[in-house]
Amino acid sequence: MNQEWLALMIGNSRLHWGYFQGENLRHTWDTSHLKEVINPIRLPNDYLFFDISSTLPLVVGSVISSQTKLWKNYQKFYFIKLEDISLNNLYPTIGIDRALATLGAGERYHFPCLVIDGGTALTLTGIDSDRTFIGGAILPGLKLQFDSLSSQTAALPNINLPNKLGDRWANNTKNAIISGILYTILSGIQRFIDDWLNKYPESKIILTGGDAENLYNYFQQDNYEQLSNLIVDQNLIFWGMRSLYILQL
Ligand SMILES: Nc1ncnc2c1ncn2[C@@H]1O[C@H](COP(=O)(O)OP(=O)(O)O)[C@@H](O)[C@H]1O
Ligand SMILES: CC(C)(COP(=O)(O)O)[C@@H](O)C(=O)NCCC(=O)O
Ligand SMILES: [K+]
Repeated sequence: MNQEWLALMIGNSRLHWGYFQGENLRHTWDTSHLKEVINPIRLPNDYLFFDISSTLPLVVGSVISSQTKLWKNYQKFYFIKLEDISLNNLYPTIGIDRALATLGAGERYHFPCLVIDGGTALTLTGIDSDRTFIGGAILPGLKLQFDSLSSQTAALPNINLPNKLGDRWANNTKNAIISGILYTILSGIQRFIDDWLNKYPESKIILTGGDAENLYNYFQQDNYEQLSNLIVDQNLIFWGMRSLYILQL
């Protein structure tokens, strides 16, 4: 079956798109949030298939209801709800992005798994070998931490995420902010990972989301001893959507 379909995850910072032919994920890209959806749909980018017609099946996961509503007149619209996700014990208000990403991670890499999503918020979500949700955590994402520090203070500048982790003991403002945020996040995540691996030694740890690559690089620069257990995969949510919809479209 080579039916074409589009996957859309509506995140808090932006939209994440995946173009599938059957079960093959052919292309992924990100765009800004949309202001409106009118036919034909011209997405704010310049790929060939950005003019989409509403007969192309669109599978949507969303954590922003106002963005979901824009699609109400789209013909082949499949909205993913928590009940669709075949994981046990998810609590009713858990984000669908977290549920989909852990489903996708388990399908792809096996359960148990721990997903660390470096998005607008940084989330950790753990699932055991019986596909049962064990628990997780939510904190402000990397960009949000930098942004909030500068927006709520008079003297602290806004800083882009650096490539280099830099020195822990900084001697200027910029590097002090970088050190404070990054070393604290890294230590915190490491404690979560170590604790998880104590309970589930055979678990995979998968980093995803806009900051996944940077986080992995910081861990590497920090000589993190569990580095070989970390996987970076930007497409977890799309693997989750694929496992739900491939037989139905
Ligand atoms: N163009 C971009 N817009 C927003 N965030 C970006 C962008 N490029 C990289 N990022 C990084 O990605 C993170 C947001 O992750 P993302 O997965 O896009 O968020 P969400 O799924 O919540 O929309 C931010 O912390 C930021 O550092
Ligand atoms: C925690 C989130 C804000 C993360 O969203 P993101 O940063 O990926 O856009 C989202 O998953 C959400 O709104 N969750 C609901 C609360 C919960 O998961 O417990
Ligand atoms: K996300």
